[in-house]
Amino acid sequence: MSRNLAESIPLVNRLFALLESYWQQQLDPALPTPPAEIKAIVPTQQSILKHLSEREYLKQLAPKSVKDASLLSFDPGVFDNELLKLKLYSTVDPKDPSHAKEPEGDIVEGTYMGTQIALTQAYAKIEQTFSALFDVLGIEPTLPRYIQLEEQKKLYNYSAYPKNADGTPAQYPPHLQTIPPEHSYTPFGIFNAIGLIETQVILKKITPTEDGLVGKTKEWLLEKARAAAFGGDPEKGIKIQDVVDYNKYHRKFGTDISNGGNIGLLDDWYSDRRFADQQFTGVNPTTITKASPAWIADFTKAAKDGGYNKWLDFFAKVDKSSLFVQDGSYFRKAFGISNPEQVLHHKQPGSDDNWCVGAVTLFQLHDDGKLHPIAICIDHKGSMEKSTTIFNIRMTPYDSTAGEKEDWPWRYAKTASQVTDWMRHELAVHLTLSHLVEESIIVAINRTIPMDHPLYRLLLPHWYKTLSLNAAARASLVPQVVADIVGVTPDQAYSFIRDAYDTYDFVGSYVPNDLNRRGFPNTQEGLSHTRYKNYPYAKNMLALWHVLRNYVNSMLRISFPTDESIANDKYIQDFVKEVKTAGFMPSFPELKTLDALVDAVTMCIHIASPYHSAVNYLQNFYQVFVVSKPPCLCKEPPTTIGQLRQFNESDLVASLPINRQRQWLLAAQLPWLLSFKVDDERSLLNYAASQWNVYRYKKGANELKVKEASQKLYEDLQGLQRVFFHNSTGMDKGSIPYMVLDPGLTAVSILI
Ligand SMILES: CCCCC/C=C\[C@@H](/C=C\CCCCCCCC(=O)O)OO
Ligand SMILES: [Fe+2]
Repeated sequence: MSRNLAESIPLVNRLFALLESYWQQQLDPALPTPPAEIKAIVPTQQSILKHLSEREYLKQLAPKSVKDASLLSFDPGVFDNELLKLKLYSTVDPKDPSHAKEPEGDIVEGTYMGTQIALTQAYAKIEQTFSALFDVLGIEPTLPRYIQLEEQKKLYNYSAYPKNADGTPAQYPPHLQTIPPEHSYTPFGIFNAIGLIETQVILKKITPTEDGLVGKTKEWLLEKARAAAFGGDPEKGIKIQDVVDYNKYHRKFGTDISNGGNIGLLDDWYSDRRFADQQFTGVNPTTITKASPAWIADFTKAAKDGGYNKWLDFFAKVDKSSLFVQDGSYFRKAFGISNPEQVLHHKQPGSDDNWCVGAVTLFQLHDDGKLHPIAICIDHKGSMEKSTTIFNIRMTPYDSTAGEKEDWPWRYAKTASQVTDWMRHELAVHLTLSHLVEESIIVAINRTIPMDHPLYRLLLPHWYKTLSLNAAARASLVPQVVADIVGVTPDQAYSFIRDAYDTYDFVGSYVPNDLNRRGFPNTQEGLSHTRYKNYPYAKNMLALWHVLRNYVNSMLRISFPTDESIANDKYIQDFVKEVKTAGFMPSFPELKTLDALVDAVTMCIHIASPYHSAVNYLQNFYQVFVVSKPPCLCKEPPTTIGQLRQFNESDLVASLPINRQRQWLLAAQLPWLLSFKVDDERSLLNYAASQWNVYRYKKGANELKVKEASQKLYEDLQGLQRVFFHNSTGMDKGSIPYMVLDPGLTAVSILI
């Protein structure tokens, strides 16, 4: 049976009301008050998981009032959410949105924006209903049915690594060979349907031939593309200010935590201050590291060779411990290139020439917390002598900003540094060290640990959607998007991803260890110094680490009271072996004590939740304004300081994808699609709330311990919301707020 949209919506609303009233009935006012914001229940009881058929599972969880209704018979015509979303999409008013401005004040009905927003809200509500319903029906369950370990092992297989069966190098780090049905979500189940359709149209090189839906989309996309790219060329006088003005009035509507804002809206987006701030609160706040004596010596020599005498004096006097670097000098090696002087260049068939650089950027962190860029080696070719290094005219953050806007050589160098960070952030930090490392652990656990094991149960909620999403990244994102917009060949990009995986230090990446190895204090007391007032990422992450670790400790103690119980647990020991060998992660620790186990499990949650959220959900804010952080350079980089010193605005414009429709759209569209704010019910805070709620009725001794641990987790996370607000407002005046790690905004898993 098929139904049209008009028939489906009342039905969906009815279901939604039934579900809602059911959960309301479940709340017993005599018991401790549950957190008001509960939106979903995470059923973690083993009794539900184990040995239940879908139908029995349904009976246990389905709303009482629905049980008798005929609604429970599954009707694909009604419940095909892909179809429904497509139908919703087709109702979008195809009026040209490319000139639409961000609505001021209330949403105006009848406008494109009004329609889009109202539609998105309606869609969100329906999707929520459907995901709850699908969960209950066991069609797209968030929890898999119980499967014996032997069966699990057959379902979860690692891909071959480092070589494929035919001897060719594997493209990606060890990952899941084929996704088991329980973890399989279509792209429509992962992404916002409208955003995904737009992305797919752009991927088709904006030349769809289909009539109807795509045809209508094509019209306004083409217009948008023409406007975004200005249709002109740099020589004909395009100015950066044109792009700035365009950005003001042609933004996509807000779906992220910054409500559609982006860095390009700030008058000083290009300034030293905003450039420096991004190292601490941008989309990649994870790699800035204290400068080694070797780097300080190299930059001192570069100052001498370049005739930067003031900077030479500076190095003679400066407190060396105040110097930090962002180091892209390893790029060529990671790309698999043995010649350190090889130009990093890529031309995708049918596309334009792109260049990449491995820049090294030196900063000084002042005692009042201001970070200041000192010098940039725009592309490290094995040594400073063979590379081009430029020093900032502004020696301190307090120097006049009057000439900043027109300092084109320095602005170009900052752009080169941003290109380096785009690559390192997206391909190493985000895709590999978050998405793919977590996947490898998921595969190893599924191959070695039964579903009713405490470790499996504790980690399962943090795997929601990850496997399907990563499969989409491998099949589509890297070959179809990344390949087109970066300045290295696809093979070099794959090598870069494998390098990030192969050099990963699991234990070294525990939050306190990571801060320590990068030269930052790893206690709140140490971080409370004014020097770190603008680095809330460090403070928030450390606080989250301890809160999560306390929770994991309380949970694991219930089943593993002694170190021996861990050392003797065959499953845990098998898992360690599996992840180290088949998962090719030798830095994974031995787990023989409770402390070691608690650390490693905390790390698995940290990667899936706060770490991924930090590097994912600010993509739109910092990248949608492509000129601020482009994925590649569009003109060959200068090879001497003499050339660089001659750079003017048109050189910078020619180096940016301003004149490239497709690259621009892809580079802006993906960050937008991937920054969709997490649904409330998938936040870390709501996870804690729902877990607490499930256990608050339980009477068994161990269940009470789970209830207490969950309640404490919830209360601690709520406390952190206040602390993080304080950390954000404690930054220098005018700083971009840093709230991405608020537990109500942090996703419980890698789900986008
Ligand atoms: C612009 C580069 C962004 C790199 C992001 C890294 C990780 C990413 C992982 C998965 C995203 C998959 C996107 C697939 C798009 C599919 C389009 C289609 O199906 O046709 O994380 O957020
Ligand atoms: Fe992501």
